[in-house]
Amino acid sequence: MNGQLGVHALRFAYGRGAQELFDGFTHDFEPGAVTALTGPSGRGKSTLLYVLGLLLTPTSGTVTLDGVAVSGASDAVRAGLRAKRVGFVFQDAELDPTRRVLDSVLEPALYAGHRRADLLPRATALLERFGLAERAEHKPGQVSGGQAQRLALCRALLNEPAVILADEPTGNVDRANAALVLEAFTDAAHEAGRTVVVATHDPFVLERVDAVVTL
Ligand SMILES: Nc1ncnc2c1ncn2[C@@H]1O[C@H](COP(=O)(O)OP(=O)(O)OP(=O)(O)O)[C@@H](O)[C@H]1O
Repeated sequence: MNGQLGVHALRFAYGRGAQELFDGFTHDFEPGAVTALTGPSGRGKSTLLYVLGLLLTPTSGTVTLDGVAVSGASDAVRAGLRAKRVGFVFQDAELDPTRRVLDSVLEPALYAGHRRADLLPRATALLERFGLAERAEHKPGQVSGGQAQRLALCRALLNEPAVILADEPTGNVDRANAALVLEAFTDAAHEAGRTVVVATHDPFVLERVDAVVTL
């Protein structure tokens, strides 16, 4: 259950005739470490996060979770693994505009089967930690881009996933908040032993992570 995430001989194309990405990329992302994915725009950093998060299926090659090949599993099995084991911090996190910030934060963990009453104290503490406590009753349409990104982080952390996948998590936030976000990932990896993979161009992040993988 430790969240060791591997890719082996990975290739992916968005469709017939589309550019093939990854050229047989093989890597193990270790629990307890924050790994940055970097490289020129268009190499497939975001796509790799989707593949690692079992949202996209490799054209060839495998994704393993704790040594078990999971990329070829049924939709239902992959959906279950995503809900229980993976936390996504994505830029285009589709936040329901009709739902309050607090409910957005609770949603993935409720979906994964936790009880609202058990989650509330930690959800409130996370919103506080990331400066969103005053926004708890707002709708996502009423928060800034940086706040939405921190909201996505709270959503991911609440569920205590074995694996955290983040796409440019400091892209929209100022230095102070970038430090806060990075600290959250570092704690998740070093203290809770989670596997954290962050796609980023941000030198501030690249200089501070445990490992850097260049695509
Ligand atoms: N939904 C999609 N359908 C078809 N092609 C796509 C899709 N998403 C991305 N691509 C293409 O796949 C390639 C990899 O895109 P991706 O967004 O993963 O790169 P990236 O390294 O994350 O780039 P950036 O640093 O600009 O975010 C690009 O050529 C892109 O145009």
